[in-house]
Amino acid sequence: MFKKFFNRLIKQEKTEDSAVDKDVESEDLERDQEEVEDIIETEEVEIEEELKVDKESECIDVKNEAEDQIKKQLDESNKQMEDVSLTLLENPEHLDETAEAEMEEAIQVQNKEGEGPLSLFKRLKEGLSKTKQGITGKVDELLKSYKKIDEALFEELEEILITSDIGVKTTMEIIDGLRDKIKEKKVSEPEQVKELLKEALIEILQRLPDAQVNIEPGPAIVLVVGVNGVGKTTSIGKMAHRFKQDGKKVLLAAGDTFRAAASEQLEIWAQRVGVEVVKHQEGSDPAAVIFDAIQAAKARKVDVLICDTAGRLHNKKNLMNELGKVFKVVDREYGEATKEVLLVLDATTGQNAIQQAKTFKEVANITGLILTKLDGTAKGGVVIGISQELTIPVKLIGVGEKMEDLQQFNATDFVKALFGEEA
Ligand SMILES: Nc1nc2c(ncn2[C@@H]2O[C@H](COP(=O)(O)OP(=O)(O)OP(=O)(O)O)[C@@H](O)[C@H]2O)c(=O)[nH]1
Repeated sequence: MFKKFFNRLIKQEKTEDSAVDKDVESEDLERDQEEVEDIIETEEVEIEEELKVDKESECIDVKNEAEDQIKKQLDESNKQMEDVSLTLLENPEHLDETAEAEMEEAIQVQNKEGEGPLSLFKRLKEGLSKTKQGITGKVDELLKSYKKIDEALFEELEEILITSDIGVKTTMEIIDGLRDKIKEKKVSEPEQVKELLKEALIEILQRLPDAQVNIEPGPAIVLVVGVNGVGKTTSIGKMAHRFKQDGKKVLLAAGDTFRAAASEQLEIWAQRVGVEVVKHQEGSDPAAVIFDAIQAAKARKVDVLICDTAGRLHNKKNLMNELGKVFKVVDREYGEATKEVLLVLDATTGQNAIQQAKTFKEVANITGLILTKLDGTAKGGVVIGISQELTIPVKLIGVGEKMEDLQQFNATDFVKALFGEEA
């Protein structure tokens, strides 16, 4: 009995010992677990840190890449701008050296016998239709090569009009109108399309308001803007001649004070035409020249004051600054005058001329266009493209270097000349 009790006691002791052991064991385990957890936590923090650093550097990489791309695009567009500006601008130094020679040459041409309006039209016609690259040559060839009017013909015609600088939007409008007319009039011969095309062009050009240079009621001020070399000075001279012929008292203002010889060139024109010119030193403030010219125009009771302006188009801001100041002076000092702002564009420069017109339209309220050198280009479509895309009427066209070579724009005559027909 005692032995049984003793045995039970020993067993109980053993059980208690093992319980104590177990407690110790579990404490150890807990400690181990805590340690592991600590390690895991530290590693997690480290991994997170690493990930953060990775992400940051990834972000920096992406940012750098994006910045590089933007910079590249900016560089490209700046280069394009520069290219456009370079093609737009005549080299002033070269001009300075050759201006006198050019002027001499121009005067010699002018000294030849004057020509009447019909020969002016002839010159325009010759210019516009002189090569097979002109609209008329291409349209003729196209229509001859088709036996019937189909979709392929329309597509080729569309291409001719677009490549003749008529502009995509206007071309689409012309083609759609042609399709309707062909259906309506039941036209089946490709050759008849030419007549309908002419009608469509005239109709489009006639949509813009009256193309007269607005100088009534007097006094009037005509501000002439445009980049160097497009024919600004020549057009001012020709315009002065025109107005003088109409019995107007004309005064010129040499507002292009930046280009050396620009004032001299204008002065030569003034002498030829027999009008006076207000000029300052080279490099002086153009707005000051215009101010003085306005005072002179008032004092001398001038009917039309024609102002030359600087044609620098380095960037839009410069242009805005230069022209803005001149416009402010005009508005403040000559608010009572009828105002015209004419943009001169060289028709031979095609798409460049459209680009110039867009830039000038953004900085000035252009009221009309003078398209020069139409005697020397087969790309007359630019007249339609510019006037329609910018909704600015073409008021005058230059068809030569002589004093009389400035014509009032007339849509019907122009389209006839474009198609090589008689006026
Ligand atoms: N064939 C032809 N030549 C023209 C016409 N208009 C101007 N020119 C010539 O184009 C050249 C440039 O004309 P300018 O009047 O000097 O041009 P601009 O825009 O005043 O140039 P800057 O004085 O540099 O501002 C000259 O040789 C002119 O004779 C035109 O209608 N037809």
